[in-house]
Amino acid sequence: MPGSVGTVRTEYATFPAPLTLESGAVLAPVTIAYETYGRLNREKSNAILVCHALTGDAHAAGFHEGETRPGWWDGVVGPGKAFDTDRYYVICSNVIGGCKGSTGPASANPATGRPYALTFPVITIRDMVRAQKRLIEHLGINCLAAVAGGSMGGMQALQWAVAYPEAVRKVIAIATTARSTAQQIAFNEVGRQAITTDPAWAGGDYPADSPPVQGLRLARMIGHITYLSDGAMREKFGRNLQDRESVGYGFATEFQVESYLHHQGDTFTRRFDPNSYLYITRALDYFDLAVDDSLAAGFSGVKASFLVVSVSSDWLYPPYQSEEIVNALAANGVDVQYCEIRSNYGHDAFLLENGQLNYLISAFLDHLLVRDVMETGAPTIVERASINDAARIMIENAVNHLPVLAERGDLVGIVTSWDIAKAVACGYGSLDEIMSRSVVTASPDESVTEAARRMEERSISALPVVDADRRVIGLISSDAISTLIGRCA
Ligand SMILES: CC(=O)SCCNC(=O)CCNC(=O)[C@H](O)C(C)(C)COP(=O)(O)OP(=O)(O)OC[C@H]1O[C@@H](n2cnc3c(N)ncnc32)[C@H](O)[C@@H]1OP(=O)(O)O
Ligand SMILES: N[C@@H](CCO)C(=O)O
Repeated sequence: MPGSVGTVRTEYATFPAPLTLESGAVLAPVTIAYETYGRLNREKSNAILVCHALTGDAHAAGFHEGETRPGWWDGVVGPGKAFDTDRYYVICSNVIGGCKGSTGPASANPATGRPYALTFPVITIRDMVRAQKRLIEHLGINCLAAVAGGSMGGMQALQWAVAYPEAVRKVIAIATTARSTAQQIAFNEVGRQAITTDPAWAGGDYPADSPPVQGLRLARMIGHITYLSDGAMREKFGRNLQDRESVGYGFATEFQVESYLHHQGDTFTRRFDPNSYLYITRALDYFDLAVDDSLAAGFSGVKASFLVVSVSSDWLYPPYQSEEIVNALAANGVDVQYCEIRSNYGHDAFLLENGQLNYLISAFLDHLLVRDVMETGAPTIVERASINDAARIMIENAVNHLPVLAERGDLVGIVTSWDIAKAVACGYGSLDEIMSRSVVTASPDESVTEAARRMEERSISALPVVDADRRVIGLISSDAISTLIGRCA
């Protein structure tokens, strides 16, 4: 039965080293607010980063002490859910430029002791991801099992695959784009104008207790319309009137939809900083993964597998933009799956369609390839080495299997700790006498289930993973498979 991660709290990591931004500006120190759910395994191979959208925060799942509303992606993060915290260590952090604990325009500028306000440097999606990379390293993780997100979260996930191809195995990008369009920039600009033309904005130097609420409220009302579909609005409100029987022939709030938008705008002003809204929407505008106007070129170095999901009624990030991502990835021969979910909710469906999302995401995450779980950098030994050398390497590296390589580097055999014991007992003198020459191997692109079946059939606890030239690129062990596939709880 899917459950909740329970009570959680936000943590903070501060990095004193300067972060050089895409603009060339430098930010220091950088604090990142984050939450984690589940347990990091011994191999540190089960970490998934989930990235929030425009106005989200680090609180993706569970409940903060004393609160009744769960985190923003609680429907898909938790025990038994798509981001199954019985199996994965899920991390969510607030973006830099935000206002939920990470360094942003409302943070104190160390040079003045006053809020940065507009002296805060302009940040990009790439900068947000660079800051997240620091956090991931700080948590001791070299490679993420997956990065996922919707809307701006999806942009960060794509950016991760491009900026750090070796550090992410799977990407889940929902209701998003690889480059902002004129229409998206246009809506962002209207929101920013609403804020900056509010006299209370004061050039960005408003007091913390007197922000430009009217401008921010209006920005959110405009934004919120774009997060819903025409059908969703019709279904929710139709032409219904709010607390009245007939129209009043005036400009008071008469329709339910007006009242709803006012409510959404008002609620937002209690949880968001207007300057952060300016900075983050600017980061959205600048987002463009194309190189020389080619998205295929932009994705040329990626190594991850992708799940791209669009929403049928999303007119802000329409499905054609997801298809562009899919085509650009396919042009690079990248493993990519695409699905358009049927939903009337509009763009915000990525926060609401838990049934479809749980199904799609779990199927994608469960499909593990050998490359997802293999251990790289495992020790090997050359054919002409001695049995003593083999025993020493095994003890020093705490391993029971040593692939044996020819001078050319290709795999010619395997020696196990059992073979060493046999050599001692029977007095064998050379590696050649004890190693197995017919080695059962795995391919990086076969499914883990296949490799595991072969290991079970042959009673073997580890297989060397070889490329087309029989060069050893890793080792897959039954321990690693059971840690990742088996439930830890
Ligand atoms: C994505 C991230 O990374 S995090 C950021 C995501 N979070 C947000 O965007 C928060 C604001 N957005 C929303 O609330 C979004 O609509 C959703 C998608 C998250 C929630 O959608 P739904 O569950 O369908 O909620 P809905 O849009 O109907 O809004 C419900 C609210 O409107 C209020 N409301 C409904 N009808 C009316 C009305 N006629 N007049 C006034 N208020 C109304 C409800 O009372 C409720 O208020 P509350 O949220 O203060 O309790
Ligand atoms: N409603 C969400 C999605 C915006 O893309 C948010 O406010 O972050």
